[in-house]
Amino acid sequence: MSAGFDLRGLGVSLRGRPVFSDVTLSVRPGEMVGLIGPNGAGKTSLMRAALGLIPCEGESSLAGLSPAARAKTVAWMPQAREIAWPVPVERLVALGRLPYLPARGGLPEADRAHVDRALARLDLQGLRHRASSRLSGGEQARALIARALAQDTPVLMADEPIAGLDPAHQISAMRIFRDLAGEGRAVMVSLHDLGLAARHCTRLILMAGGGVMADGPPGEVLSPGRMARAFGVSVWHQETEHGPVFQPLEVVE
Ligand SMILES: Nc1ncnc2c1ncn2[C@@H]1O[C@H](COP(=O)(O)OP(=O)(O)OP(=O)(O)O)[C@@H](O)[C@H]1O
Repeated sequence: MSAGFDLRGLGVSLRGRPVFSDVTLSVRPGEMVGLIGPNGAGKTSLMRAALGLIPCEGESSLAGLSPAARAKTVAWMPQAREIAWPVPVERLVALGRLPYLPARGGLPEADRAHVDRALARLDLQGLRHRASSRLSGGEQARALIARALAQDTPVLMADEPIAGLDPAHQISAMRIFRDLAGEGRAVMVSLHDLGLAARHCTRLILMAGGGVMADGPPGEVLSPGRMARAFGVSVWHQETEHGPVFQPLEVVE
């Protein structure tokens, strides 16, 4: 598996307005990175720029890859996830194998095994023949995570992948992302749930004020002063026998 990805001096302006500038960071295999920050801080823009999907200043090791190489290097789950076509769930998940398939013919046995594993991991076997457009919002989100897993890439980037999932599926999805990192992949997910970020990420990158405000272990990044400056909230944070518990409390002036 390749070695994560690197961003150097990355900056994005949209319609002439700078969103963020001068972001330099590397994400290594084994890291489960939570990208956090208030609405509009530039989390989506950072990931899209890193992938080469929008114009930007600076360099990204992913953006320079050919489309074919990039599809085998990074699985991308965008925030918008309406599934308009009524394809069966298993076919939607099988689309994750597209970068590996010959131009003609069906799905080879080995690729089918990837699809079956992804369906099982996301608890979707019972829905595999259902039309994807007839899933609930949370089920669609799980099907799209399964598609990204089937792609079996060394890097995974996901924009708010657990938004709209129920608590059990949020926790399972975070565990899956963490396990994928544990297998040696580089994982970056944007999140608004700071409690889940604190519990499941090995590293947090906090975007605010036009750049990266903090980057490090969750316990350091989620300091009360920084949470007040970045999000305008007071917080409660405790290391417990169940792991870190982090809860935003009140809006502060
Ligand atoms: N197509 C666009 N044209 C102009 N401005 C845009 C465009 N897309 C996003 N923006 C602006 O860029 C800024 C960053 O947006 P971005 O979606 O990257 O933030 P975010 O941190 O992902 O936000 P959220 O948490 O709300 O999803 C925002 O101020 C947004 O209004």
